[in-house]
Amino acid sequence: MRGMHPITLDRAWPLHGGAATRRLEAQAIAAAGPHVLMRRAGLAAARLALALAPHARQVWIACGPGNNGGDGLEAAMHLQHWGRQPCVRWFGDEHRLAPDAAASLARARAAGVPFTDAMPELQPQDLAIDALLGLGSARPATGDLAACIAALNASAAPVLAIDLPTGLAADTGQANGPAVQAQHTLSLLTLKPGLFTGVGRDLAGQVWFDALQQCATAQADATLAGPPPTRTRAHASHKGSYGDVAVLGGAPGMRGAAVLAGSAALHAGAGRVYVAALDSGPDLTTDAPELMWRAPAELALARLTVACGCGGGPQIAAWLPQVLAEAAQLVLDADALNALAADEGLQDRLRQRRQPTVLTPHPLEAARLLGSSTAAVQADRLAAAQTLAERFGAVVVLKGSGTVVAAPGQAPAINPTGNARLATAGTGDVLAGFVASHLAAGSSASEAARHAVYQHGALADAWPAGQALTASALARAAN
Ligand SMILES: NC(=O)C1=CN([C@@H]2O[C@H](COP(=O)(O)OP(=O)(O)OC[C@H]3O[C@@H](n4cnc5c(N)ncnc54)[C@H](O)[C@@H]3O)[C@@H](O)[C@H]2O)[C@@H](O)CC1
Ligand SMILES: Nc1ncnc2c1ncn2[C@@H]1O[C@H](COP(=O)(O)OP(=O)(O)O)[C@@H](O)[C@H]1O
Ligand SMILES: [K+]
Repeated sequence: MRGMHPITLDRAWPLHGGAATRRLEAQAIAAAGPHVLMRRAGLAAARLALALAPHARQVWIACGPGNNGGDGLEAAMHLQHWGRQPCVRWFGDEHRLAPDAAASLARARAAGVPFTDAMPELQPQDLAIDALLGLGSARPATGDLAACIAALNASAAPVLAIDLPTGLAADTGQANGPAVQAQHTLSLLTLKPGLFTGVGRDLAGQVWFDALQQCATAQADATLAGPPPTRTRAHASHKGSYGDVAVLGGAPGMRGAAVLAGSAALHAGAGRVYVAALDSGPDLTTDAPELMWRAPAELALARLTVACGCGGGPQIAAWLPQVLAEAAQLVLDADALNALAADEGLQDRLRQRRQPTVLTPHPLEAARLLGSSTAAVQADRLAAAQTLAERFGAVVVLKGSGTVVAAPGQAPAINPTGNARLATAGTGDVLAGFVASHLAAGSSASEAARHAVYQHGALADAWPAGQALTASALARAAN
């Protein structure tokens, strides 16, 4: 792919972590010669800067001590040539500069780019460029560097980060210290997974990509998921064509969770939906009379796609041996995951299952399953999801910003849709219902998970601004 592109949601994108990017960089430099990539990188950044801030009076460029700083110096040189007013804050040491960055420093100086330690007073139409650290960010920034990050974040002008927002880990989407919060990020050579999960989406803003005229030959470490294919219904189909879903959950005080999952499965297209509540009280009156209420023992598990755990409470544990053994297809959520985490015997039964199975933990549930902490899960969401998938031989959906879908033996996918409006009670139950409906309609476990997660997030992204996003409305909005 040539040229620069905004990352759009209409297709899938391959993602490469730091190690794969370094290998590609070495191959590209061996083929193209020294300094060629940095020149391309700087030119791409300068072009994007002009496009983003066509009326900028000033462009302030914060350049770090390595090659990321070299990219910024190249960009400054172009902007100076084009009659703009770049101004560089440079953190390097001339005696310890890598050859490429040294060449760019010489070019920027020759072009007459001004260097200063003071940050100019930027206006909203101006631009700040973060060329402090990229792939080589090795430890939390301190001192003047940390102060510069704070100044970028406080700037009235938008910030364009080159390659990565400084402080964001390319592989994991975590920031262990001060980090730049950019409005735009131009990812170079490859797209890095960390831009799209964890705190990546908050720090990177709109992501742009320039492959610097290289084809990524290395196998991708992960994929940014694309949209599900449009589902058309054959005229000669009937409700049996779209599968039967049963929701097993809804312990006393939590029946709403089972109704949400059932309503979501129904609205997402399942042919028939049963709700089997663990609370033996009267059927909950809902605005979905299509839901068929059953006692849990009445469910013919071997013929059903079962969404298990939604509001299940501790009572769900007693049902898990049978569900794990018999359910034709299975989504395990919430209390079912907590019960699994607490019982190694159940974990063995999960490993023994041969039927399609999807686990949908949020980070705390994933931590319980892994015997670790939420912080450890969030520190490397891709690895946590992949570990769970391999350990249990199931598809795993690790929820949160940049939901990760992992399957045994496959590179994980990061979901690009969704936003913090989903941070409201019950949206996880809705997701479990969506996954179950995709499974019931015949998708494989990993397709069902990827497509349901994309759909769930896309609904939130399209949600009207003045309208409350509640879980029940989200379930009804499925199509
Ligand atoms: N070599 C090339 O031709 C190309 C390099 N590229 C750019 O080069 C970047 C990678 O360059 P580098 O490997 O030099 O890495 P960086 O420029 O990201 O940073 C490395 C330097 O920063 C220092 N450093 C790391 N963490 C620090 C901290 N917290 N406080 C203070 N100093 C710290 C390191 O000691 C080292 O000197 C990419 O992200 C990309 O922007 C791309 O333009 C592609 C082409
Ligand atoms: N900040 C966010 N950005 C994107 N998605 C989010 C965010 N917060 C929550 N979500 C999504 O909302 C859903 C919440 O699920 P969960 O935590 O299980 O909630 P509940 O148990 O209340 O249903 C998940 O799909 C999660 O990915
Ligand atoms: K940067």
